[in-house]
Amino acid sequence: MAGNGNTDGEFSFSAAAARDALPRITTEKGAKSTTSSDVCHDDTASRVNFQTIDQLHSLQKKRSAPTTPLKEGGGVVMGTSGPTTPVSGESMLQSVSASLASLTRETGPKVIRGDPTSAAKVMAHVPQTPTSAPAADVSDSSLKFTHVLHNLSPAELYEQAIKYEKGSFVTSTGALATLSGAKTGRSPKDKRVVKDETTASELWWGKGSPNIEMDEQSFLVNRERAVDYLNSLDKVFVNDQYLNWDPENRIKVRIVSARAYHSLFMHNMCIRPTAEELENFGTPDFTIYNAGKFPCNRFTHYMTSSTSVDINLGRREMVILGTQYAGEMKKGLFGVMHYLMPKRKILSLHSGCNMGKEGDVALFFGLSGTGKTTLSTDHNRYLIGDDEHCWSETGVSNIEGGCYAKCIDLSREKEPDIWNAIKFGTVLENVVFDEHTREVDYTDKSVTENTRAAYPIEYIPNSKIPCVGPHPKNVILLACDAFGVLPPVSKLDLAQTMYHFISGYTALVAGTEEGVKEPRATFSACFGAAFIMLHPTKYAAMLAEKMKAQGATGWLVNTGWSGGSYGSGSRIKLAYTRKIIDAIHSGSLLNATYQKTEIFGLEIPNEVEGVPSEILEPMNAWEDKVAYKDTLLKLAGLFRNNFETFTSHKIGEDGKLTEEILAAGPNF
Ligand SMILES: Nc1ncnc2c1ncn2[C@@H]1O[C@H](COP(=O)(O)OP(=O)(O)OP(=O)(O)O)[C@@H](O)[C@H]1O
Ligand SMILES: O=C([O-])CC(=O)C(=O)O
Ligand SMILES: [Ca+2]
Ligand SMILES: [Mn+2]
Repeated sequence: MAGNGNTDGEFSFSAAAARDALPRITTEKGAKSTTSSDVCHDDTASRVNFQTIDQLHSLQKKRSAPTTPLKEGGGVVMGTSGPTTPVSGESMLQSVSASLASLTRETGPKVIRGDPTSAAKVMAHVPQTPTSAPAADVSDSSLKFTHVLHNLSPAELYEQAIKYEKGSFVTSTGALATLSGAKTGRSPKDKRVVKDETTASELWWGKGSPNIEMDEQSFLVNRERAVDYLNSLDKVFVNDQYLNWDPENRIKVRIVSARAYHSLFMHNMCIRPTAEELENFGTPDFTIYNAGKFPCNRFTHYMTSSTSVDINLGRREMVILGTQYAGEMKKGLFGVMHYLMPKRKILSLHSGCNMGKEGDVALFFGLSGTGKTTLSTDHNRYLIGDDEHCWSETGVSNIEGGCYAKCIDLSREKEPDIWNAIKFGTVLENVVFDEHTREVDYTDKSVTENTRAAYPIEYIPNSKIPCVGPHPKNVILLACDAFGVLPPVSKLDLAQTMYHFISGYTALVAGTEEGVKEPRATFSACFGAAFIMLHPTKYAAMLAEKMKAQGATGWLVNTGWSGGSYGSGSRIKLAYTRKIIDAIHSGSLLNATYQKTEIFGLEIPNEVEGVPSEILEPMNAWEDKVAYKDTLLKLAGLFRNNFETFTSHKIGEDGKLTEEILAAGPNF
């Protein structure tokens, strides 16, 4: 119930009553007055545009063109309702209503913008009971009213978050600091994918696959649980947005969530529709029900904890229960793209992407924390995207509309563009700040190591909008090698590129996945096994074909340790890695002289401008050469073990390439 007078509800004073109660002292127009003209000029009376405090407040918020369609009859339902404009675009209402349907509830929630507490009057205008005879299965739940806050603006979402979500604060630079709750990283062990007749044969299942099966019935149980939870709330947030900047392969997504934090996160991370596009949005291609903190029922079949992230490709739906970590939504949709795009002969990539002034495009593959966001955000190049891309017949396109940067130890000097992007509109997850100044301490890991900023891509000054580009010239594989034995940079032939792409090696940096506290060696096929849906060799074959057709060069860049393993050596300076990347972009590295390393057979340059030559051959940087050799052999063994599962697979049509890839691994 609104306690606000500007909806002219029962408790508001009419303007006339207020005037009558306290008669105004008026000066008649044109009256002779000694004080009115020259000496004491009082101009307040003629400028006043309001007669009550409420009206004054209503002036503060200027009415804007709606981002939500205003259709049906006279358009605005409540012309006098002030700044929160209720809307009733019939088709959208029906579509949202269908999204929120459950066994216990089938009413269409009212779509409004802004804060529901100031729109109480609207409710009275909406018939809430069925016009025909009551259905037999009517329940209290079905009679309950839920406000749908549809595509709110960042400012409105800030207000919602600060008012209703504990742990929401505005930082000194204007970002919205939020807490994601108990989960501060993704929960891959709780991810389930519905195995039905189609997906049983199409998807990658079994050892090494991220797709843990569940059946349709269990999915529906979780779906109903999430939808009932969302309907039990006073309000839910609905985002209608797009994925993929390639207009021919754009996917419409709807995200239903309980928190303004989630809505703002997705506002930033997905592509934002224009008002016109939103008006004609229609039915989404894919819908997420994010019940966040509400757990799954552990007695539901297939559940192993109170968290469950479920994808149903047949129904084009995803359900999230028991985790509020927003990255689940982003990466869940990425998984969906890894299914939908290859069907269209488009390769989906866990990579960053940028473009030089000459139009040369580079892809940056790598697992979490290896430097995709950091290195694709480059002051001298156009940013196409930092994490998820498609490579089609015509070139590359970003899947997302925003970036999701790690913030731990973020510094203005080393990463100025990311630093400056943390401003109004940006969601800052799990950071610690001064309680008074609200200045963020990026070195503080009290909440988690995996602190993150989600901002719209246009917050990076040299972002390329629309986020598309021509075919890549360089394909850079990033590995954060905690063993410290991989060279800072090596040039790969096609077979080596494929070998390392399928291996997907890194030392997982703490925090992005639940339960990982220390870096450790890990292999993740296609540098993103957690997100792929098909067998890794399917993506590898497409990459090989595209790289070959475009004559792209592969590179392996170690953004991890040098001079010793984690603990004894140190992480390669970001400034050096940037110099290496510069040399790749400029083409100068292609013309360097190379030598081949033992065991891995990697081509390493003798010189890179701006990088001390002694670190280019990793052995030189180690004091203990025996320890180096032992560690190198140990890592080679891990590579070999990991690749065993792929040795029986053919990659693409070319039997010769498969042979070459198998031979491109470590030799010892
Ligand atoms: N030599 C280096 N090269 C790249 N990054 C480095 C280097 N040294 C330290 N870093 C730090 O490593 C982190 C790399 O994280 P980044 O956000 O770029 O990862 P990412 O690959 O985008 O991961 P995700 O897929 O999880 O978003 C940053 O915090 C960066 O400052
Ligand atoms: O998904 C996340 O939470 C962060 C991310 O980009 C990744 O892990 O690759
Ligand atoms: Ca990133
Ligand atoms: Mn990522």
